[in-house]
Amino acid sequence: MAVTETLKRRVPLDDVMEELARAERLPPRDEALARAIAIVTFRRLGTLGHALRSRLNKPPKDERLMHLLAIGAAQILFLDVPDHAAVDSAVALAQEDPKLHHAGGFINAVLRRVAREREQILGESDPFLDTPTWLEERWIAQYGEEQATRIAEAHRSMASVDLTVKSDSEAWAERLGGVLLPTGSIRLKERTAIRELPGFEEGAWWVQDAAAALPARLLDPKPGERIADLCAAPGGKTAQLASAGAAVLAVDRSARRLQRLEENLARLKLAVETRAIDAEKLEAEPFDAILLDAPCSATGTIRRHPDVAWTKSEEDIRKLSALQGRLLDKAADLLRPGGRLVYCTCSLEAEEGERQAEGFLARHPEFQRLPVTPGEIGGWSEGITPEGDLRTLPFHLALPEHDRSGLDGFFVARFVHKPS
Ligand SMILES: C[S@@+](CC[C@H](N)C(=O)[O-])C[C@H]1O[C@@H](n2cnc3c(N)ncnc32)[C@H](O)[C@@H]1O
Repeated sequence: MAVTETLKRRVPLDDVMEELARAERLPPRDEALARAIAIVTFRRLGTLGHALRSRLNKPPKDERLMHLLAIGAAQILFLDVPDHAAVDSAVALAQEDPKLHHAGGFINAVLRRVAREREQILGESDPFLDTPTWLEERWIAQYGEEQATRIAEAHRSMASVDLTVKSDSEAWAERLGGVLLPTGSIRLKERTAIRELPGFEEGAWWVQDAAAALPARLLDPKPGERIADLCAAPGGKTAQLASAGAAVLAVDRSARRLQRLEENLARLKLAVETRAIDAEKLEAEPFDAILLDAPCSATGTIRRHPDVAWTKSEEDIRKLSALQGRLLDKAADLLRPGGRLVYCTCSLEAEEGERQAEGFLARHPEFQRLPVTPGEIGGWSEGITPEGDLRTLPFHLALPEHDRSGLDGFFVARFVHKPS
């Protein structure tokens, strides 16, 4: 079961789904349904657990049985699946498992009760129910109660699909029936098969969250500049740098992910040099500019990957922030005097954002901050901090169409090496 595997191994749901689809040779339709069920189960895991536990005299000790109930309840409460189909599929899954095959009657009774009490369960509206306590506490400490509540609320909705285009964004927005956001990305109005949209085959655009498109824009790449993208795969930001005409070296520790970058850039007809190596060990001539999109806890992407909330820990944040500091120091070494550095993470955690920027400037007096101005991002100022960094939050960029609002949580800081 993908939910149990993801939680047990603390790995991304996407990886588990990929393995499962391959092992069980799932047809694409079944895989898409299984993925949608797993995603909504993670998105509402707290609500589901609370609803189930409060309806059971003695919650079962076997966690797989609890997960089976959660998956069934998620379909009944949050997906367009008929109640009887959700109950039948949960009972059928239990019957395939030698340890659970006696539980059919129990599953049937619990899920039918969930279906009967749907309105009451959905009326329980505390958004923090779907946020693990350690994250709730962190966000309240960092952002205050009101903003933390809005973050948790935003995580209950699916993220929109945004595209970055090589050029002619207005014309493409019209052709694709999307909205041109102030920051320059196109937001699709409907969820659709991406590969069938006009422009996919010819490589005119790529999928990239509106916030994820900002760091490369803020690096302001110029034709012919030598730019290193130190944590590059799968290549959304590399594509922006290359399409601006820069000579890009795309570095990533993972050869498998770098291969995906190469495939993505081939579709976009963009050429870059690639190197599968730990960026800490990279030896190269000094660069004009560097983009460091460092590995992080990814808590800014919980709308897209709700499993992140339940698989990451304080320990991950501690380890990742140490790595981010080392990568920042390495980036400083690789820049020419006068060179620019953009550091970013898709994390909501200060240790991976604001604290990194402070620490970097304290360790490297030869650098100064190059503050972000609204004019560089289409006049959008909501995310700019008093220090001149960018801190986007999942509830920012509210649009009149509520279900199309929001963007990933990112931190972006820009530095320049003071010319000697
Ligand atoms: C946040 S993702 C990058 C996303 C990418 N910049 C994009 O826009 O598509 C972080 C990447 O860093 C890579 N990575 C992690 N540690 C690394 C290291 N020490 N050196 C180089 N790459 C590393 C991971 O393999 C992963 O692909």
